[in-house]
Amino acid sequence: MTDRQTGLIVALDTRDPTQAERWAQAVTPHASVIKLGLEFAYAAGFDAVARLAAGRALFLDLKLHDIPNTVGAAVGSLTSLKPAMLTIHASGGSAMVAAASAARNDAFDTATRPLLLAVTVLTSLDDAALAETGVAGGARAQVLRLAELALRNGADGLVCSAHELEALRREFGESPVLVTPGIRPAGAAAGDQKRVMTPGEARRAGADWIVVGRPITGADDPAAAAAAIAAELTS
Ligand SMILES: O=C(O)c1cc(=O)[nH]c(=O)n1[C@@H]1O[C@H](COP(=O)(O)O)[C@@H](O)[C@H]1O
Repeated sequence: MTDRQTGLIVALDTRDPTQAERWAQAVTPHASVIKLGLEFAYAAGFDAVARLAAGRALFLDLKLHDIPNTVGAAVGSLTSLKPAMLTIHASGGSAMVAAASAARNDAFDTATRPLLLAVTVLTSLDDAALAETGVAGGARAQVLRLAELALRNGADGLVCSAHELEALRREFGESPVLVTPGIRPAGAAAGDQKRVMTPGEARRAGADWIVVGRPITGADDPAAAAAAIAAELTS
């Protein structure tokens, strides 16, 4: 059991800026960060991302994964959005993570520098699905391997499932920012998520942040759903 403060990030996964704004307002008292990702950015565009992010802390989840030069340049292209957090895929390799980190350090002022988070193994993959990609040995071993690579090359934190949190804390201590999607309140549908845990379990296992989308945005009352999850994080 830790005395860690675990924050709630709400994933506003929609193509519709009006819907995203409605959800953002509903969850504002309970979530300190909103996450906008590929669905929203591709459909609504980056001007809409900027409008929604104004006055809010933004987790810009673009999961960059390309050659180092391209990823570095892409990170440098995101300054006007003033994100608080950015994602890249750790599986892009050491040089790619290092390029992202260098570009983040060069392009952003110290005061507005976003956290660079490296996605390890997607929470939608179980060991069998991961093995299909050629990675044997299971998700936990691969998360630890990619975590070492990412942290050594300048990432501030990791996106992982809550199942790997205790192993990551044992290996890398308290300083990496650990962000866990694949969170489901007890009884909620897992959907396409495979490595899931409840908000309370993730907090106790060492999460700094949990990411929750559909259990909030798909609820009849998103504000109440967010409030219940926030309460579980502090109980
Ligand atoms: O980087 C992420 O945020 C992410 C990584 C990961 O391994 N798994 C994962 O689900 N996510 C994101 O977290 C959110 C989870 O949404 P729900 O499954 O609806 O709660 C989605 O926006 C995903 O894109």
